[in-house]
Amino acid sequence: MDNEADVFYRELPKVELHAHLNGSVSFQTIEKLIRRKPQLNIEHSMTAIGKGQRRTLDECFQVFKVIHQLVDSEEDILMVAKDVIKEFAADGVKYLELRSTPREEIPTGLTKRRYIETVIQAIQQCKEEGVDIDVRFLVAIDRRNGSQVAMETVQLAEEFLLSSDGLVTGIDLSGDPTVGHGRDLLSALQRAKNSGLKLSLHLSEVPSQHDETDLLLNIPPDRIGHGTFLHPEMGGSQGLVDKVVQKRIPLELCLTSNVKGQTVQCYSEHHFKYWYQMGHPVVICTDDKGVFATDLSQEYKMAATTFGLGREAVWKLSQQAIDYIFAPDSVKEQLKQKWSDLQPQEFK
Ligand SMILES: CC(C)=CCNc1ncnc2c1ncn2[C@@H]1O[C@H](COP(=O)(O)O)[C@@H](O)[C@H]1O
Ligand SMILES: [Zn+2]
Repeated sequence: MDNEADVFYRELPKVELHAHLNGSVSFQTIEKLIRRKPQLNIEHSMTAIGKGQRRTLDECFQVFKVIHQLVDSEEDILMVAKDVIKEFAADGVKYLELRSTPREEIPTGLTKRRYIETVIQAIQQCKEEGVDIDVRFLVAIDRRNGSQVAMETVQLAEEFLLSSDGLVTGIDLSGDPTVGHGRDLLSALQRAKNSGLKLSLHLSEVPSQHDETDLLLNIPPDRIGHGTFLHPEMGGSQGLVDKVVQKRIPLELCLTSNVKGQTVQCYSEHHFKYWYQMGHPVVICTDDKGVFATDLSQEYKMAATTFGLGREAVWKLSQQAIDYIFAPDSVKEQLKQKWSDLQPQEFK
């Protein structure tokens, strides 16, 4: 049975800005995929990390490989994207930016272009079905694939920026942070920025990325994913923090992901506290709600209980996220109106 607190967090209108499509696949959808592909012998325990469990970063990235085997055709992507969008909507998310790495799968005839088109189709179908959520798409660059693929991905994203009726808004840089170096991706990212694509970059997700982060902050990105090791106490530096603060670059923070992936010791030591206390823009996000067995309501509740935020502060946190979305100002205005209509009298 849901208690009153859970209802508050679910009904709280929310903005989700950091969600990887294939990391967001729910238990129910994984079951459907396993039934479609019994020959793969994949069990559910291979695709999600349950309560209290932790994995090394490397083990977490193995999980994505398993999910990619299950999601390898247009049909799969359409189903997965529609299910994920509807699940976010059911969790009270009113605006969602989904990100995903376009993949070619020769056995099923999937191309990178069709991959993007299929995600767009899923967004459009949800809209036609009246699902109460505004969804946009960020095309992801997997850092492991190097400079040429990064450049091709940006070119593809540029085409869709012009042809997708505002649905493709930007680029995400993600993938195993221990592989590759941002200097090889700099020109692709700079080109994306110059073409009007917004940039959300995973930065300082692990220690030892100081110089890469310093370099990529010069672009500058429009938002930062994680930023776990930016500040000096975490092996970053005051110089990095100053750059982020001066440019006022919002941070997308994913508490459960960081704890289960073991880049953060425990919830109370999460860097949410550092940036929130500074008054720097932060947005609570899920990262991979399927893999980490969470949802955005739980993430808000966890942040609130761990750091002692009252309901008014939680409301403000979800409302402020509207300012950091990649969609145009007209969409921000619509969302602000929606929040204002839903706002409890006592917070007005
Ligand atoms: C391992 C761990 C703690 C994960 C959370 N942190 C992450 N850091 C970097 N890239 C990620 C993370 N989670 C998901 N991704 C990216 O998203 C992909 C899965 O979604 P998609 O296929 O792009 O639709 C992964 O293959 C990876 O490239
Ligand atoms: Zn991420």
